[in-house]
Amino acid sequence: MIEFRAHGKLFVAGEYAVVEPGQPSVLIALDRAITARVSEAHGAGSVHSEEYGHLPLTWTRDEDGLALDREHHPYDYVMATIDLVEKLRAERGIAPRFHDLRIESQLDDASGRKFGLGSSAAVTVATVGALDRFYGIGLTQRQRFQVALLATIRVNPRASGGDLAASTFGGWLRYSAPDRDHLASFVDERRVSDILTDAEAWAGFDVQRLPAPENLQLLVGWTGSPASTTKLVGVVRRHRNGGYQAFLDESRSCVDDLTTGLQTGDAEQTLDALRRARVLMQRLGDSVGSKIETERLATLCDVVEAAGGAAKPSGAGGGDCGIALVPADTDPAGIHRAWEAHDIRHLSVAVRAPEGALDE
Ligand SMILES: Nc1ncnc2c1ncn2[C@@H]1O[C@H](COP(=O)(O)OP(=O)(O)O)[C@@H](O)[C@H]1O
Ligand SMILES: C[C@@](O)(CCOP(=O)(O)OP(=O)(O)O)CC(=O)O
Repeated sequence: MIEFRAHGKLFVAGEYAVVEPGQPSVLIALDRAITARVSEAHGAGSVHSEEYGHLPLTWTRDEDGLALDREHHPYDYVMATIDLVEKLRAERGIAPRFHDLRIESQLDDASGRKFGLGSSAAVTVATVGALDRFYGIGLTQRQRFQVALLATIRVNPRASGGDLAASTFGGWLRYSAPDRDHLASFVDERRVSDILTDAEAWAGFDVQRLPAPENLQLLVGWTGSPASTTKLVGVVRRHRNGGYQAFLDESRSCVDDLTTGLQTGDAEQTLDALRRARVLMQRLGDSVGSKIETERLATLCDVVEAAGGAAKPSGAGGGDCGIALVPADTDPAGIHRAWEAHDIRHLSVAVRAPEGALDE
């Protein structure tokens, strides 16, 4: 039995801007994960997950590649990943086998509701990692990220891949994305191995480790299920106008200040950058007429501000999580009580340690 764990994430800053190639963001990986377990199968492959109810996904091969039962299940991240790894396996001359993949998630609550902690990314990264080991392909950490991103853009070409980076590399990260429209234009035509080593195809992609702030503690609140991220990203795209470049410039400057604050251990600069990132998201929401910072997210943030910290919606907003940094000596109990009084659930999560050194 081969097992691979991939962790959830939260955005700290740079949301929406990060969908543009080369625009920086900051993310953290969390200590909650999705585990993929893979074992040899015969005659057909299958995928088991609570996400799919009681029926596993089943697949075989035909002359065109994978043949899957699309009628009964949505074509999703896991199948896109299996499909892409199959291509890579064939390119490397590795003999085909069937496998049963079992997926277990800590990123939903007991009733299966998503917290918005990056389950699609974690399931993709976990599947790449498990299948890489199953077939003995020998991908590097960076290549696992690349394969996960190529699989993801087949399902959601808008996704920045920041969540995949956090899930793959762990810790605190500064991330900027490659041009996914460019990658998508040839992902089905070119050899996966060639795409992985084509530096020009990945222009804009960058990932750097950042130190965790020692003098600040992280708090996370969950405000309930979100509006669709894809829809919100679509709304912002449609409203790209004169103000959009200014938004990108301000977002970059804010992420740069956050980066410096973290690198120099300057708590005030870090908190100030987080507050600016909140304002940027509020203004973006106002300019496109969409509620990125919902009333409950606003309350979540205001409670933290009143306690001397800084907070903002994390990710696309419209619901889901808010992320807060407060001075290390703050007693979080008061903040948690105030959140609960407004139906905001405090999530006990911590940052996942970096997954080794970043390779080239
Ligand atoms: N436990 C799981 N097993 C299989 N697929 C999963 C699982 N969790 C999430 N996914 C995939 O990710 C999708 C959810 O992605 P999304 O709505 O973006 O949530 P998140 O914000 O947590 O990433 C699901 O529709 C499914 O395709
Ligand atoms: C708007 C974004 O920059 C951030 C969205 O972050 P979320 O954490 O809301 O994402 P999902 O896990 O897909 O729901 C879009 C992106 O980076 O792809």
